[in-house]
Amino acid sequence: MESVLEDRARIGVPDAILLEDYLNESVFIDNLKKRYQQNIIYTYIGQVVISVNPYTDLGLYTEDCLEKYRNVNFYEVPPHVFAITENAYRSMVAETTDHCILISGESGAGKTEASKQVLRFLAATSLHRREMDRVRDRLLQSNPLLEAFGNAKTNRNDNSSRFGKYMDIEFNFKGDPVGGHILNYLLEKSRVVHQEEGERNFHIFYQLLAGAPDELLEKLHLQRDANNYFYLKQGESCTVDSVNDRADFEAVDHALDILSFTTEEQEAIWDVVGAILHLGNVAFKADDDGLARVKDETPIVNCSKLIGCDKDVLRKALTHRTIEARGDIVTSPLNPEQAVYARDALAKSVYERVFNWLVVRLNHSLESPESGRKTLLGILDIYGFEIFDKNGFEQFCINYCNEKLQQVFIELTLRSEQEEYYREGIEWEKVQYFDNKIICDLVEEKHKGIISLLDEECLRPGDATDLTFLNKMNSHLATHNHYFSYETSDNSKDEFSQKKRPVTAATQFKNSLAGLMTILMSKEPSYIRCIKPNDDKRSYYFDEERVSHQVKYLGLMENLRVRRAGFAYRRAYEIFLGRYKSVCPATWPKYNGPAKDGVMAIVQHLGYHPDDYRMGETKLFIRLPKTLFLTEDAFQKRKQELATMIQAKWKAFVCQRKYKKMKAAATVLAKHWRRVLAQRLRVRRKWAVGVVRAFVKGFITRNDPVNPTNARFQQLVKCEFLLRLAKSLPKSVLDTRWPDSPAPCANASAVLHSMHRTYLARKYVKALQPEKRAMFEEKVLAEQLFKGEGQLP
Ligand SMILES: Nc1ncnc2c1ncn2[C@@H]1O[C@H](COP(=O)(O)OP(=O)(O)OP(=O)(O)O)[C@@H](O)[C@H]1O
Repeated sequence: MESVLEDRARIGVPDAILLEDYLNESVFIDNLKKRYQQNIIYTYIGQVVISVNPYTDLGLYTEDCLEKYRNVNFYEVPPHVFAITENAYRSMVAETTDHCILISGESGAGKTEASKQVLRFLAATSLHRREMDRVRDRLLQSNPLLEAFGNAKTNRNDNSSRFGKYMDIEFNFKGDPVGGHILNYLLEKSRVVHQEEGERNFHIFYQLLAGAPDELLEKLHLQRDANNYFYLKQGESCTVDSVNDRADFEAVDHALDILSFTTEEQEAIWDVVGAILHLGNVAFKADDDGLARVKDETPIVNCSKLIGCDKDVLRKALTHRTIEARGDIVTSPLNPEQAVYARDALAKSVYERVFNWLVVRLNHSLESPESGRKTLLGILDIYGFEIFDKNGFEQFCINYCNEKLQQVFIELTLRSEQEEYYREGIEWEKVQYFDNKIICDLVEEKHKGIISLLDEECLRPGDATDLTFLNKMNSHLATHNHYFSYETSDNSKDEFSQKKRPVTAATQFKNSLAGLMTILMSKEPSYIRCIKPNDDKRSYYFDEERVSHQVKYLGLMENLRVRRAGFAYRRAYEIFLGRYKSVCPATWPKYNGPAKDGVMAIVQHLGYHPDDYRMGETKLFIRLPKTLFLTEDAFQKRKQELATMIQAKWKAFVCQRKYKKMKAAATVLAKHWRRVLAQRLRVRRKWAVGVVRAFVKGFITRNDPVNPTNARFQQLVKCEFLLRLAKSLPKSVLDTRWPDSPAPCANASAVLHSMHRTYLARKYVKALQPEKRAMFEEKVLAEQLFKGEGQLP
């Protein structure tokens, strides 16, 4: 962060806590805008990342960029989702605590893109070993698969997630990703049967029709044109420029293989997707009694073939209602409207089950084979908040979910920040903020909240409609400050009453959210707050009014005020001491005193200014990132020194070990060689004595003394080797024969040794293996000797 401070006049401040006028919302937004216009989409508030959707590829996620953010301090690099991910990852590994990254923002703000980059960054932390590559590929391939089945084009976003996703990535003690687990929340299944104007069904339907090979389509009795299918053409938007269904089908196909879906499983998936399309084409007409009759048998036949059920059973299931009452099964015929409802309910339910099964199956693929303690890093990409204009049940749930997330944000950052200062006995200026608990209570409070009222309404005898439900809410909630009534028509087929068992749907969702909140609360959170700069999906266009609205409901100004009034960093004394004890001689290498005193010693050793920190009951509080940054730098420097020391010790140890081994080997070799030499010498001497005797005998016999001044003789005598050999001969060989004549004796000795030299050379060259020659360095000697052959007398 410090590295980019000098540019602040041009590109604003990288962390909003550095803004002079930090209470002013327009200054805050202006900072975001300034940066956005310079293609800088990320800005911090402390450790919360604000991301403004650029709607264009700015080259922010290249491999180089990914490397740039690896193993670096959060404050050393410009703001980025990679930086916050690296920070969470490093804390997770260093402190072996579970973390989570919460990504929020309205639909189209860039949550899914951010979550993909977070996952990519984490998956790439592994070493490139085969097993790790397998895990990484599976983690990454889960995305295209879930997106195909769970995302759709909406008017706000061409690739909108229509389900909530929480993914835990599991790491082993070395920090390698070893597996993962996905939790999915409330799929917007109503989209299967109905889409708003300009919107599409889930991507997978279009992908199958556009990308499947002809044989597969034929097997599924499908035609390529999506306009042939009732469920795909209601939004009148079968093709979207920014979506390539054909290529995406291939990606899904590839993902299924990587995730080891069997051929049977893959076929079953396509059968069900095809069956839903056929089911949508089942139309009804009224017979004379006003009861439902199927207009055309073909879709029924095709659908029943694909789902493996008898066509008559399917037809009956769509046109009749079966009720079990006190052990009796009663079947009653439906009118065409009711049959359409039954058809749609079946399609939605089948699709939802396929989706849930996919997640279960994915989890099976992502299961870690490693046992032992794993640390978790969760990524939450929940559906984006949408302005409440559709009045749909799912829309209500999505917004309720976002309110709950805001609760977690308030709980974990704002309130806990204030409570922590209080608990730790730290003086600070209390900041007021809007607590949305009142909104959450309005929705979820037992017996009084909207969900309880909905459950009651659906359970009571008689027909429940939107209007009856609205009346109920009006009578119970009219005085609530945050309740606004709305208008509805008395329509018995409306959204709420369509939930045949709404008590389960709404309460189930409430319960699953409560479970999610528990998971999130048990982890160290990091935040990515996504902002949508405009409603037109336009790049380089920053609509200040739209941004201001989001800044407000995301509570960013409150977040900034709390952050600015407080401390940027806090850590339990034990953790801080554990990390930084090496920087201070008083705490290194051994320290047995209380952690707080140890931290105090470190702080004093590093020369913190008294205003820059506070010592709480159990934690150290550091006001500005700069101070922490300096501490981290000192630690990194010290780490280098320690690493050098360890390296030197290790190198010395390795060298010593090597030296000892060599010495032992040399001793063995020397012993061996001495024995070989001694043996050879014995043989040589024996041979030489024999030859000398024979030669001297012949020499004496011929009485042909060699002239000692002869040049060749001189040359031979000069040969050091011969001299040495001559010296090694037993004098007695010659002395006994020639006691008074040293010259002929020397001459005889020289001639004798020349002969011996030739013999030896030949013998060596023949006998010695090249490597042996090299080993004992005899090769050179032997070659020299061999070359000298022509000089023999
Ligand atoms: N960082 C980014 N860089 C480039 N384009 C982006 C980025 N973030 C988002 N976009 C563009 O904006 C579109 C919408 O983003 P995304 O799907 O992530 O929104 P979302 O918040 O997940 O929406 P929803 O809640 O509807 O799922 C993407 O399809 C992409 O085109």
